[in-house]
Amino acid sequence: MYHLKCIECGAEYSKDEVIYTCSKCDGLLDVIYDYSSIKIDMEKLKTECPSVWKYAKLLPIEREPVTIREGGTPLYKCDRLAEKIGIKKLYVKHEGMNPTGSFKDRGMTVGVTKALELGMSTVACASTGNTSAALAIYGAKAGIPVIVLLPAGKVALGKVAQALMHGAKVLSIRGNFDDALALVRTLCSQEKIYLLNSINPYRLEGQKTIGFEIADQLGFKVPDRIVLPVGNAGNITAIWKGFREFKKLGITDSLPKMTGIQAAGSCPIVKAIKSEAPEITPEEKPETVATAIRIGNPVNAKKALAAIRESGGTAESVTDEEILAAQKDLARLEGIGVEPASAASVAGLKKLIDMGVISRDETVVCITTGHLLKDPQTVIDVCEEPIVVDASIEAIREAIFGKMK
Ligand SMILES: Cc1ncc(COP(=O)(O)O)c(C=O)c1O
Ligand SMILES: N[C@@H](CCOP(=O)(O)O)C(=O)O
Repeated sequence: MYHLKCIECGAEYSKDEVIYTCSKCDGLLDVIYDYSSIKIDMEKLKTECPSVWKYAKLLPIEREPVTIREGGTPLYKCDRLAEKIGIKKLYVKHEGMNPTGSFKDRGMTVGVTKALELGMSTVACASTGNTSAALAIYGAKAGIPVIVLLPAGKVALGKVAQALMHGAKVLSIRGNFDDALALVRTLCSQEKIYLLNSINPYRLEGQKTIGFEIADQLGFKVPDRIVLPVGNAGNITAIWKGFREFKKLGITDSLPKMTGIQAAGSCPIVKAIKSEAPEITPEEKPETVATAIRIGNPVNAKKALAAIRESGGTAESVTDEEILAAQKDLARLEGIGVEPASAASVAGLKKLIDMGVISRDETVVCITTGHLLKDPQTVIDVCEEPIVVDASIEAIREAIFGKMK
């Protein structure tokens, strides 16, 4: 059994209500379970392959899920990258290997299933791209209409292509992501349309399975630290909840330090952590090459600040140059192709090690949130152009080995 609870005033709501924030104080909501009634079969847990629905007992769903087999993403041990960064044990959890190419699938399999369970027949979101791609695809699978609001000109090509091909109604807003989110929240409050941004606590329940899976893949051991990119700040709070739930149930016995990385041009959470402010100050004009995290007013900021502080973690910003360098390192040292936002995690880890904030002895898991092919234009912009040659062996040899004397 479970219900919703406001993180600010503690007001409680039934699981059958369509509600996103507290109707008394507008605080964020959490899904609260009766943990004493949840019985986990450890033998089964140890033998079944990881996937979102492997952890169904800890998910707020009672019907058949809308699923295209999300989760079960690889956790790579990255020795070459670790050596370059100067850390002993580094893993990368590559969420770009989900069916639509980002971690959002974990949230959407639960969120879209919840929409059906609540009798909602249209779904919507604002998006910097990945949320819209995932919603379009899970909406298509469920057979319900999808509406997505995107910041015009600031969404990577692959993500727009996914939303269009899978049949969403795509609206390009003359404004940024924060404007689009405010608008879609109004729309969903006025119409019978289910909102599936991360302000929806049920969507975050799906994303907490990243935490479950990391522990699972490490033999139910918890790493010292999780480093991940932060935009709207849902994922860091969801993963923290996952780790806390496994500990509460006695499946694991420790917790990781949650470490959030933002782009320097878009980093309200980093500023709040560094200045020890109780709340963020929203940024009016966020800007970064990592369009997925070009967000100035993260809706989950309160939960994210709590996750970072409670876990003893930290937050750091990285420049676009550092992000693009880390993207190349992941690609060329480890064969892991990620979009720019994802590489922020590795760029941030490197910076925090160089600063002496993270010890070289820690076991760290960096989360790479989206696949390289989501944003092909940035790749084309930063890589060497293909060499055009005549269709002759001489021209090919010359291009490879240089001019023969
Ligand atoms: C690829 C990618 N990485 C990171 C993020 C940040 O995640 P969150 O908004 O949950 O902080 C997003 C979306 O926001 C994303 O699409
Ligand atoms: N990067 C996100 C931004 C929206 O975040 P959400 O978690 O609230 O949906 C995206 O892909 O749109």
